[in-house]
Amino acid sequence: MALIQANNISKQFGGIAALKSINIEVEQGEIRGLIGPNGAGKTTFFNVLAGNYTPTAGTLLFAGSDIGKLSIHERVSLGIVRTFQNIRLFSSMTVLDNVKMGYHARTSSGWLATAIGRRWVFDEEKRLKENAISLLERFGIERIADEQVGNLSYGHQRRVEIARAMAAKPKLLLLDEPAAGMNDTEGQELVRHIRDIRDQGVTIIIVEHDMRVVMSVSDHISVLAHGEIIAEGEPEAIQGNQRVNEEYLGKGSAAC
Ligand SMILES: Nc1ncnc2c1ncn2[C@@H]1O[C@H](COP(=O)(O)OP(=O)(O)OP(=O)(O)O)[C@@H](O)[C@H]1O
Repeated sequence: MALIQANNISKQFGGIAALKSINIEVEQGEIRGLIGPNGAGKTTFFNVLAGNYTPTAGTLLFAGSDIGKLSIHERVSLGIVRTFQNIRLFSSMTVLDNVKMGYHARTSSGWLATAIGRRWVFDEEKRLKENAISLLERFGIERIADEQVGNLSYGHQRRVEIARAMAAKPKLLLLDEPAAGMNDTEGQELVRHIRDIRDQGVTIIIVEHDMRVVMSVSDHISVLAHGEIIAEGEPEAIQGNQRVNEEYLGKGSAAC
């Protein structure tokens, strides 16, 4: 069974049809790339999956259950976790504290209880810190655990954001342009991290304009243009697809 099954999803903003009856199925354990020109509807689709937007039409199944009416928080509790195109970290907090916040994302109490300072909270706090540090180690950023996030490069901030998302124990991780602001070396490291995340059983959908990253990491790619899926297939087939080249790849997207 597909983990995500989006059936005939449409999203209209006034006169703008951002998504036009699109169908996408993503299998458990898959890394799915979602590419397309600016304004194609990629972020809108993420917002529909994550619960930020209610689709104008269509149904959305997660592991076979209809999640169309669930709130963002309910979807996070089910394991649907995202990162943002415009990084949304707490910039005045440290890397470690940002990642610790991720552990609370699936519960409604958490951070408040920590602030209240009940006795058990100290043990909980210690466990959280250990877990957060081991996540930072996995992403190779434990050295900057105590740095304030606002002082970091974009590349490091994006890694922190992914580490924080992983703290929420996702089943489906939505990555919105994770390579933006990264150099080639960081991009290739990102590819390794994304594969590592998948190898732990997490299904991933990645929106990305950096073709080196998305072509090397994705099992399958869906191409959106003006709100429609214009092609779907393995990276090699997508690179050789005439329509995709005419509408996107041939028009100055980051080189393969
Ligand atoms: N909240 C909104 N209100 C009105 N129009 C919107 C809104 N969000 C998106 N749109 C419009 O919907 C269309 C799809 O936008 P979307 O941001 O999903 O594209 P995208 O593929 O993510 O683009 P990019 O690669 O530039 O991020 C665009 O025409 C955009 O202007």
